[in-house]
Amino acid sequence: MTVIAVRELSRHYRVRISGQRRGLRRLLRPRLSTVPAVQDVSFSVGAGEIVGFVGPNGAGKTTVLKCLSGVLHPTSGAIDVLGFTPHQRQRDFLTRITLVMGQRNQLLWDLPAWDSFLANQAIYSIGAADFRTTTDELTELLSLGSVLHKPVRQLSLGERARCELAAAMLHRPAVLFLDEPTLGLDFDAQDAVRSFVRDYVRRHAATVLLTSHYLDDITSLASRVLIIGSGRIAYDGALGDLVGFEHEERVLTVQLETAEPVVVPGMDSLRQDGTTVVIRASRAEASAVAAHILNHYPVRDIAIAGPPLDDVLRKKITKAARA
Ligand SMILES: Nc1ncnc2c1ncn2[C@@H]1O[C@H](COP(=O)(O)OP(=O)(O)OP(=O)(O)O)[C@@H](O)[C@H]1O
Repeated sequence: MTVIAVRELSRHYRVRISGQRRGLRRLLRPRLSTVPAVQDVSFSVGAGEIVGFVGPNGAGKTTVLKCLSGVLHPTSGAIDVLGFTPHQRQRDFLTRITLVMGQRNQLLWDLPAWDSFLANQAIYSIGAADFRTTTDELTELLSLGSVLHKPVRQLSLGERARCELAAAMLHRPAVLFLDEPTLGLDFDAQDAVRSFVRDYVRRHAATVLLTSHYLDDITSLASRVLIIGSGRIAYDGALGDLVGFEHEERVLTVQLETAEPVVVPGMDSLRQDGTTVVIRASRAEASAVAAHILNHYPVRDIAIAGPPLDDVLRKKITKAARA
């Protein structure tokens, strides 16, 4: 079932042209230019999918997420999320989605996060029993415990981020727009946020569109990626396929029984350290190289892997930025 459908979405911003002569006339009628932040973007996302939305700075990711969550009106194009038109901001729509922005602070600074939770309970009209069940679940998934009852200003960045995430999830949204949810967090806090998203999606069959410059977020959560460059979609497909067709290279790691020197004709990339041999070969060559080694050397173990997914994604994003 399609949960998010975006058709030919464009969003332009009007910005004041700087460097003009001063004067009352210019102040009252400034010269404006149009910045095309997002152009002709089309994609759809099915129920229960976690889609990584990546691209260089300024590519248009946040603009798309703001259009999808109804914060911004599209300049043109059509968006359907759960059967709603987001910018109409109907209550039934707002109670089924959430937009989490890594740098946003919705918690009241001088009060414990719990007080902000109670405010959200009232805003979203969450019944007492549901509120108790959900806060218990979020406390467990995000290890909130005692953190919830300290004033927010006393919390560490990571503790605050986990509370922010919980506050944004109290109404149990079916669709999550996550804009850099791990921004500025240490490794443990990043892990906590990732496993939270994974568990939440598993428990509630939620749909997630996730932006992050931490590619670990994408590779550990998403099975599909959308790459955007200069406001246009440059790639939409399975994360695994990026490796398949983009990168021919394979890495063969061989463990030998004895440390005898290995020679594979034509393979200059071969590196050997005692009984461990590592060879980089094209996908086409990989099986012939493996066969040669198995036929000529005492092999204890052999593994063939593609290049690290992070490398692939990084190169693809850089390419999108140049396009
Ligand atoms: N309110 C605004 N007024 C004018 N231009 C804007 C506004 N918001 C964003 N832009 C411009 O629109 C383009 C896309 O910005 P956007 O924030 O969507 O990119 P992004 O992919 O989320 O970037 P980042 O990875 O740096 O967060 C950029 O050129 C940005 O400068």
